[in-house]
Amino acid sequence: MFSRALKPIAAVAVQNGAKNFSTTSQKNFKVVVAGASGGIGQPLSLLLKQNALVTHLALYDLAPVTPGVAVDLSHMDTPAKVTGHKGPEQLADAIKGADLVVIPAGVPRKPGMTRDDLFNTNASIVRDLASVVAKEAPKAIMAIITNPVNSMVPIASEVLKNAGVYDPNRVLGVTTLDVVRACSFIGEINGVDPRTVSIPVIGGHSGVTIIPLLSQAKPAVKLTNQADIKKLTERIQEAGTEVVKAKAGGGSATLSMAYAGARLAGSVLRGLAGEANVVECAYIKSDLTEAGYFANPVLFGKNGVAKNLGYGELNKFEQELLKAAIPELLKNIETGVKFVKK
Ligand SMILES: NC(=O)c1ccc[n+]([C@@H]2O[C@H](COP(=O)([O-])OP(=O)(O)OC[C@H]3O[C@@H](n4cnc5c(N)ncnc54)[C@H](O)[C@@H]3O)[C@@H](O)[C@H]2O)c1
Ligand SMILES: O=C(O)C[C@H](O)C(=O)O
Repeated sequence: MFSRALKPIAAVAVQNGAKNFSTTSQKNFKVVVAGASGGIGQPLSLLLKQNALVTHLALYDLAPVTPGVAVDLSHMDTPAKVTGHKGPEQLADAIKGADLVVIPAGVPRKPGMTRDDLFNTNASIVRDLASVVAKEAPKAIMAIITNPVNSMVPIASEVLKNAGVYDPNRVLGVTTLDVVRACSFIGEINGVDPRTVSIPVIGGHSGVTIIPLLSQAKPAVKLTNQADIKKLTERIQEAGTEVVKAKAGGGSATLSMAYAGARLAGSVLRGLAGEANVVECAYIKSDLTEAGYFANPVLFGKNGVAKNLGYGELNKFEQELLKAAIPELLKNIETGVKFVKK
């Protein structure tokens, strides 16, 4: 199970945004946010409106406020043109010609729920969005935030396969928030600026499938006691639930997710624009483990994922974490695939 993993090489070193820009061809991208009026969608759109590589930001949602959100953002003095699209009859227009479609559409958790409890509502939302992407922007990169991410990426992939336009390098599950959280918690422990911390978080995006590779953190985590390492690992795995509980029925992480989503989207665009060494963790089609989809550091390029960088050496504790994650990932993936096939 572990032998096919590649070393993450430069992955971790550039994970937090080190720049190494080369001459590029395209620097003007159309980005769609599907679910743009929600708790994640609005701040994510706010951040994307500030990205110089975005020349058209198309906001899509079912909510009546959506055209208003677009007008609001359009008054910001940054170059991106902003358009608002409300309801399924305006979806094709929103998606047409997109380079990147970021999807936070769907319901969030309430206390006591698992991410899997969202499947029944969110599966058809992602399926329907993917089928319009297949038709209107088959070359677009899809970055899926909607939970459960572990099942939503297989759903989108199956839809694109059925439409004959599937490219595994263009469908991503967004796991950036797990990395952001790990960096933030390690920054606290080490007493350093969290932006100077880098760490791969591999596997998937729910509970035991979230595997922070603390042994590969840079700088090294200042924890020597195995019990403390276990505690930190579990805090990262359950950080989403920490937010859900703290919001007490008001939803799940939105602002930190918007920050993480904007970072992932920015990295995808920098790759599309030809920048070298752009690396982030993402949940993608994978043959590194028995799970057909798996998150770890990937290199972004002009066509989406340019290279799967693998996850390097795992210590004994991390090997056990991986062992616990695989059955859960397999189950989540199968649920997604079956949903489209039924
Ligand atoms: N990947 C991650 O790390 C991560 C982090 C946080 C939240 N999430 C997930 O993101 C999703 C959204 O969370 P939120 O807090 O923004 O929820 P929210 O309820 O605040 O917003 C969701 C938005 O989606 C819209 N929507 C619903 N159906 C739609 C459809 N068919 N087409 C377009 N838009 C549609 C709603 O109108 C709403 O505006 C949830 O599933 C949540 O679990 C994922
Ligand atoms: O925890 C959730 O339900 C939302 C998200 O997946 C998160 O990790 O914050």
